[in-house]
Amino acid sequence: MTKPTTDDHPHVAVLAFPFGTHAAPLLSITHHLAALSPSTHFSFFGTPSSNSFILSSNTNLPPNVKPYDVWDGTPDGYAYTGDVQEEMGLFISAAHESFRKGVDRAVEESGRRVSCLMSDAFFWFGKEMAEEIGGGVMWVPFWTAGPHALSSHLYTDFIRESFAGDVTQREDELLSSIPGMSRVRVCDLPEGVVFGRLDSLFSQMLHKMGQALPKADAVFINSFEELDPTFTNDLKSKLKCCLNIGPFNLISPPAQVPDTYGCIPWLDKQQLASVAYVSFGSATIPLPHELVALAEALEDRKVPFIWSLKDNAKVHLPDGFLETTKFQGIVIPWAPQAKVLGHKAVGVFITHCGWNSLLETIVGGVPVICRPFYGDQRLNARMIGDVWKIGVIVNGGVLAKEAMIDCFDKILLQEDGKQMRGRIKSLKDLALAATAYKGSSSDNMRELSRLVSSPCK
Ligand SMILES: O=c1ccn([C@@H]2O[C@H](COP(=O)(O)OP(=O)(O)O[C@H]3O[C@H](CO)[C@@H](O)[C@H](O)[C@H]3O)[C@@H](O)[C@H]2O)c(=O)[nH]1
Repeated sequence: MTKPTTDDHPHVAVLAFPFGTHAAPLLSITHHLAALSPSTHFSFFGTPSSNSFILSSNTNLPPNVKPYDVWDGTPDGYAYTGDVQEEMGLFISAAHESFRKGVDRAVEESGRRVSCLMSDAFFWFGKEMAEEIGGGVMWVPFWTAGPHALSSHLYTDFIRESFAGDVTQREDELLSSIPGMSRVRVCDLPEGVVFGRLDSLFSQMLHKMGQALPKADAVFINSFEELDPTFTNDLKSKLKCCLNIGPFNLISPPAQVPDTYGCIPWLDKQQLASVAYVSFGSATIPLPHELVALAEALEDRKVPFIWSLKDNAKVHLPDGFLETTKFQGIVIPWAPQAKVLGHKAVGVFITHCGWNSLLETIVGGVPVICRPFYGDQRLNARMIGDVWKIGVIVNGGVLAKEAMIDCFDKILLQEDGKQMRGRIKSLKDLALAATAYKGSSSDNMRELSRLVSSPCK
């Protein structure tokens, strides 16, 4: 049981999802909100491994943010094998209990009862947990991906009813009846909405999340209203309060990733908009034959490149590739991505279309080649290729040499690339306006700060 206290100063319990790029943006937002409201106390809960990763580059947290490790759901003596699906399953099953214990500890230590639960939107039990704690605690979830992906989860029951039966026969049908989705096909949806294993723990979590979010006091998103007003208006009609506060990397840049491998000085020596930057996010490595196809296409077209690739995947590159291209490009395990994409020498980004990468490329003004893998990534790719028209989706869904060469030519050499750069510049201008002092995202951030820092009722 949470001990009631007499101290009515606000205390925000922040619950992070410890996989993929979820916890890092939530910590950045916590940091920003804590600086805006020094009298509010923030307890940040994550698993030991996630916390140690994100805290290593966030060493200057304000004094009103205190991190706490919570149980990751693994049984005693569990042998970690790197099977993320299994670890995620164990974590999800234990999450409610783990966080509840963590919150009780933070209340005990700080002497402040919790006034607000600010959680990753994945935690469908947020409202229930707020009610368990009692005293009018607010639940304010954070959706880390884009508004269209959120929409697909809010409309899951409707989509399931509309596409009941053998969905494989209908995967090219458009989702025209959902606001903003007229260019989106059934096959672009995240797994677990209408295809894939609907009974998996992860799919069930997302389904319950879609049903729970309309009950949240407010939902905030790392996006900006002007990116797609149709989604903005529709989400506002479905949620009690929907606050777009991004692109967050413009409002409060995340902790700087050090330029350990000298990417920026290397880029300084390259020609304007000539370099390909390759990264598939924090967790995905394409299949070996795709890595080979991409390497051969880069070499064939002599495109200068920076490739963020984990050391253990380098063995899949073609024999001699690293040696023959040592003056053409660099292959490194981790890049200061946002900075790289902001450099004028970068002309194209080959990406899995994770939401953070997408926002960073808009801010950098760099057109993309999309090779989506799972979750929201196909949806993001569809928006990029067919709606915003700021990039191309790889033909057939996998990296192939000739198709990659065509994409490089189109973006780096032809008129198409110029037009994409023009369109991405317009989006960047909208993002800059949204995050300017009087812009929509700045207003929403002030509203979020006011909300989470409200005293206990
Ligand atoms: O060498 C690198 C590679 C990546 N990054 C950073 O890592 C983040 C990657 O984030 P994202 O593009 O969102 O990809 P994932 O890590 O794969 O993110 C997960 O979480 C996202 C937000 O919910 C979803 O959109 C994705 O589909 C999901 O895979 C970005 O901020 C990058 O700047 C670096 O700094 N250096």
